[in-house]
Amino acid sequence: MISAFDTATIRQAEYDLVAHAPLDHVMKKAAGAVAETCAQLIAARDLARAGRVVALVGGGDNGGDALYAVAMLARSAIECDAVILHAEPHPRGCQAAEDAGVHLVRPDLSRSPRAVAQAVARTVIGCDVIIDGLVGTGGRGALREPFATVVTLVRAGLADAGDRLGRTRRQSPQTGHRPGTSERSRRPLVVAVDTPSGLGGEDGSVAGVHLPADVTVTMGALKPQAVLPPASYSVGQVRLCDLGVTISTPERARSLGAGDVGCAWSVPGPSDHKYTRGVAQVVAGSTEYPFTGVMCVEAAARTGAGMVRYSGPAEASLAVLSRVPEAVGAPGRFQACLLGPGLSERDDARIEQAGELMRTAHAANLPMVLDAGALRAWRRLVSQLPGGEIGPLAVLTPHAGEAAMLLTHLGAGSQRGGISRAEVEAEPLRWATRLTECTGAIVVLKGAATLIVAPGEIPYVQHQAPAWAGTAGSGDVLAGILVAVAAAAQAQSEQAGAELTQADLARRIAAGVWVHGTAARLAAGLRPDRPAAVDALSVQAEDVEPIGAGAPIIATDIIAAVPQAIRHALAAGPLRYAG
Ligand SMILES: NC(=O)C1=CN([C@@H]2O[C@H](COP(=O)(O)OP(=O)(O)OC[C@H]3O[C@@H](n4cnc5c(N)ncnc54)[C@H](OP(=O)(O)O)[C@@H]3O)[C@@H](O)[C@H]2O)[C@@H](O)CC1
Ligand SMILES: Nc1ncnc2c1ncn2[C@@H]1O[C@H](COP(=O)(O)OP(=O)(O)O)[C@@H](O)[C@H]1O
Ligand SMILES: [K+]
Repeated sequence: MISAFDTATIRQAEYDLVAHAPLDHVMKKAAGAVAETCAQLIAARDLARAGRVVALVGGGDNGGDALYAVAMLARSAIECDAVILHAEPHPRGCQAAEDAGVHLVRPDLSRSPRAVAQAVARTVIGCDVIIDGLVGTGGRGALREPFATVVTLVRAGLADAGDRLGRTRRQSPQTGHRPGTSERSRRPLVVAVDTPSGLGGEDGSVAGVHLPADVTVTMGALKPQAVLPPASYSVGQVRLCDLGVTISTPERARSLGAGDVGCAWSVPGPSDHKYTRGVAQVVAGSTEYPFTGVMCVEAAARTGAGMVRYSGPAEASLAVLSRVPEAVGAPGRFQACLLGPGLSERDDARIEQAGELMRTAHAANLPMVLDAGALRAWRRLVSQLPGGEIGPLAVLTPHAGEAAMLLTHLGAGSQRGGISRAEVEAEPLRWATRLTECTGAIVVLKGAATLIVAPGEIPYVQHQAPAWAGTAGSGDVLAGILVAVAAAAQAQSEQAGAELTQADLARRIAAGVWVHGTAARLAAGLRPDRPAAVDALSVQAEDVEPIGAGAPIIATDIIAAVPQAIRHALAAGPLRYAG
């Protein structure tokens, strides 16, 4: 499990640590992790020369970390510059850097932000690694000048370098030259100290310009921006430098890893049979989208449901049964239902069928997954329930556009005209939380990072899916996985004679989201574990996964890889024995 905590909590824990340690002892440890990371990245470039690092240094301890880091690197024969962008940089860090032979560049800070930024850009040209030590946890609000212009210019320079690299690659067929690993990674890499400068929002929101990192070396514990979108899209690979701080307050957000999923997953034992493994009922597909049901049903079956029942129009049923003959068309008992993928609001018969199943599930306190068409038909469906309440075991799976539509419909925003998709994308945690408060349901807000939020619970955020997973039908596959997970959870609770709680269901749903993302990774040819936050000193440079790694996939590829993803989770989970 990866846990992120509020920045103020982490800062307090660090202060307590620093207060009982020798002067700059903790800072040198943090700097050591940054230096180690830079050295690894340079080593991976396979250069004939020693490599060059440029530190961008602000006025606080974040700049102090960067200064000590370049001092360490310079002592191991790496060429280092430190650009001092504050009138009062960390004095002992500066001294250490100077003593180690770091070249201190001091732009005239009385000049215009552009002039200062140009001085920075000149220093950065041709370097291998940029250390971002402008602002860390002491940052307040959007970046001020000259940092904002410096960051803008450095970003533009990095983009240019990327373009030049692209041109070199395109030329290679004529020259017969194939760029090697070192050449492909010629663009300077950005290593953020603690957090990319400019990313301060505790809820993952991003205000103003920031410097995206390839690697973020974070101190003590993960800050919210390391895991919460959209900030988390700019942190690159996160490496945790364990300073030995202890934090006893609840996390801000959590991410399940393979081992957690293995623990949360229901596995059949000798006394199990199809009914105890969970029966999933799927209402999906319409004459407009006859094949949607195929995705949901096959995904649910491959996820391990004991049985999948399917209801849909005749042509859709035929499509489902010819692809998944194991599916059962007859109605009957179920432990969880999925309503909505490919459901047309104009299909009154199907909406009526969904409403009937919803009433059955609601009366029996069974989990139900509401996706796509069921979210669009919210008013018609939910108004039929006693008190108009969907209940705690409902799981809503909107993407940002559907969440905006639902929030607007529920009157959740303060502005006239409702909530837009862009607003949800800018502050997904805020709006997922709002949606969960308005409905009392578990909300799965889908995106590159998918949030799983339940009222009063610590949110889960799962980052496994590669961008290749954003393909038509991928959400239908997810819905199928989730209904199987929910059915298994309910069946297990029934066996144990206990009520399935919302918190337990939310955790299992997060596990289902992990399986979907991991199956997409496997289908795209990526290794199952996305390089994630780990011990700063044990990670290899090649673990940095570039954007666009892997290959295109289609939704059915994800379904095919589901068993392999589950196998991976179970192998990382506990060994289970009978008795
Ligand atoms: N504490 C510890 O025990 C440990 C801390 N450690 C490290 O220290 C970091 C925290 O250091 P910190 O508290 O000095 O704050 P920091 O992030 O350097 O920022 C302050 C500077 O930024 C400036 N500034 C602020 N907002 C700004 C803006 N919007 N735009 C522009 N500038 C802005 C602000 O300027 P001022 O407002 O004062 O003029 C001031 O100069 C932490 O992230 C970690 O790296 C580790 O070594 C482990 C032990
Ligand atoms: N950029 C991305 N990176 C990773 N996963 C993505 C990305 N974009 C979309 N996804 C995932 O793809 C799925 C798309 O679901 P949805 O929008 O409902 O598509 P559909 O309705 O076509 O099935 C979701 O699980 C979402 O999390
Ligand atoms: K920083």
